[in-house]
Amino acid sequence: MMQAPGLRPAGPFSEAERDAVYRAINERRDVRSQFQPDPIPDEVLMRLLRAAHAAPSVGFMQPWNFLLVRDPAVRARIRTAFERANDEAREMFEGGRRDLYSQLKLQGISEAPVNLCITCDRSRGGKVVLGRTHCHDTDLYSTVCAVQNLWLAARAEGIGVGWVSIFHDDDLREILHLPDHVVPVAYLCLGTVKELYATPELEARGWRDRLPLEDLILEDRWPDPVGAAREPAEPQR
Ligand SMILES: Cc1cc2c(cc1C)N(C[C@H](O)[C@H](O)[C@H](O)COP(=O)(O)O)c1[nH]c(=O)[nH]c(=O)c1N2
Repeated sequence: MMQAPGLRPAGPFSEAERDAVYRAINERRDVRSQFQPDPIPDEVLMRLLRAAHAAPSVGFMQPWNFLLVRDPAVRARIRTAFERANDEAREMFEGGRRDLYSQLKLQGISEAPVNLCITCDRSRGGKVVLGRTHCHDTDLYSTVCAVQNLWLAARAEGIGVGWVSIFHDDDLREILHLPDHVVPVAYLCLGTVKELYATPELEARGWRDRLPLEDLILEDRWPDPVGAAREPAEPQR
C-alpha cells in the first residue's frame, strides 16, 4: 500500500529494541551520590539534549531552554540555596522521619560534572497556544516531558541524573537571572555512573515503598469513600 506523504511505518519494535526501551524505563534512577568526576563528552550531552528537545509539547510550543550551569561560583550559590531550603525541609518532618531525612543525601550539585536547569518559557508561542487555551499549565507539563526524555536517554548512555527541587523558587530565579515569564522546572545534576540502585534509593533506605500498581488503576470514575452513599444530585433551582 502507498504510504501517505510524511508518514512512515509504525509497527512494533523488534523484541530486542522493545526490551531496551523497557530496560531504560525500569533501570532509570534518581542519582545523588554515585557521580564519577569525569566530564560528560559534548556529543553525549548533545544527544541527551536532543532527546529532551524531541519531547511532546502543547501546540508544539517547545517552551524549554537548557541552562547549563558550569560556573563554580554559580554552583556554589545554588548549593547554598539548597542547604537553606533543606534545613527548613528537615524541620517539616517529625520524630523518626526527621532523623531518617537528615541521613538522606538529596543532591549532588558539587560532585556532578554537569548541572542543568531545564526551564519553561511561558510566553513562547504567543498569547494563544493550541491546546493551552483552557489548561494553562500544559506548558509546564510539556517541559516535564522533556525532562523525562532526557532522564531515560541518560540511562541508555550510562549517565546518572538527579533532580533537585529543594529550593526556594526565588533563590533559583535570582541566581540564574531568570525573567518572570521563565519557570525553573527542573534543576538536574548529571554525570557518569558505574552503579545504580536496583530500586529507588528512597525505598532502599526505608523512606517509602512502591505502591502496588493494581491499587492505582480505577475505572470510569473516582470511587466513593468506603460506606459513603452518594447523595442524589440536588435539582438546580
Ligand atoms: C519533580 C521531582 C522532584 C524531585 C525528584 C523527582 C521528581 C520527579 N527527586 C527524585 C525522587 O526522589 C525519585 O524519583 C523517587 O524517589 C523514585 O526514585 P527513582 O527516580 O526511581 O530512582 C528528588 N530526589 C532528591 O534526592 N532530591 C530532590 O529534591 C528531588 N526532587
